[in-house]
Amino acid sequence: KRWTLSDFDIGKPLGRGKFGHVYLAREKRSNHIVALKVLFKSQLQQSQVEHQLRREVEIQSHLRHPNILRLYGYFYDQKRVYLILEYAARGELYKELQKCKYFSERRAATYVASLARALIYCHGKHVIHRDIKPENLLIGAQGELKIADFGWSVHTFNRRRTMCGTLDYLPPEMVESVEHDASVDIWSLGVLCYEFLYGVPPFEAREHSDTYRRIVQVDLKFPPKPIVSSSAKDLISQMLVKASTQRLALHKLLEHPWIVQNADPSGIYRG
Ligand SMILES: O=C(Cc1cc(-c2ccc3c(-c4nc5ccccc5[nH]4)n[nH]c3c2)n[nH]1)Nc1cccc(F)c1
Repeated sequence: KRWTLSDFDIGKPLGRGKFGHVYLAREKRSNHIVALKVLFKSQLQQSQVEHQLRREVEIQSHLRHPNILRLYGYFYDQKRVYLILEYAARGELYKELQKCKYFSERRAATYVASLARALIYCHGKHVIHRDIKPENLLIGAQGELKIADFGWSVHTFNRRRTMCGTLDYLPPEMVESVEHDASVDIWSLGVLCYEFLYGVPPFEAREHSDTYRRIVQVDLKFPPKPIVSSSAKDLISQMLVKASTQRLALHKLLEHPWIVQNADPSGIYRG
């Protein structure tokens, strides 16, 4: 099936990025609502990301998981490339986190467990580093989390302070730029869990050089407020381990008491 722009009614902009915009759109025949991402070939060529885009499209179009945003297809015209992406009805997770300041332990555990399941699925297909910082997470109609993996490119509306080139989520081996494996995702998930519970990432600092140092030294501190259970701190401490082989394995994470006692098995936070 060759898609063209005339197959869609275009709606409001959903996000804006370096390589183009994302619009709400409806496929005319099926009335199916999607997110249509428009990338400008000129900018892709300038930044030599065509090969990366092809790889991303290849990866994303084969991933099928409730917590990974679907790529339904793509098409192009003279000047643009269009990605037909799943529409996440409740929008961007980081806006929700900014609004609530931090999440309850049940909400955080539910999100962390569903991300762990998505990462187990990805690693099973030899796909790693899904770039799981809050900016890359969307919320579906039932409240479920979706990894949207903007990885290589875009930022959506009103960037977060640590948005551009954030180091916060990188594990030591990536900051020290040695080769990385699937265990980088466990580190990033630990950083994300900490930020869900405290509202800030664990190694945040004013200067990149300070964040860098705090990461490589694993300078992990738990503030007195908000009050967080020792079980949650225990899980985070088992994920933010410098030696990548010593990090808690994702399937072990799903058996951790804090996850078992707090995560909703459906991966849906019902409040
Ligand atoms: O570019 C992205 C990731 C991506 C997803 C999105 C994106 C942005 C926003 C939304 C939304 C959405 N729903 C909203 C509801 C309320 C407010 C805002 C919303 N945004 N749904 N789906 C989206 C998808 N932008 N960029 N993936 C990608 C890139 C290259 C190749 C490839 F195969 C995939």
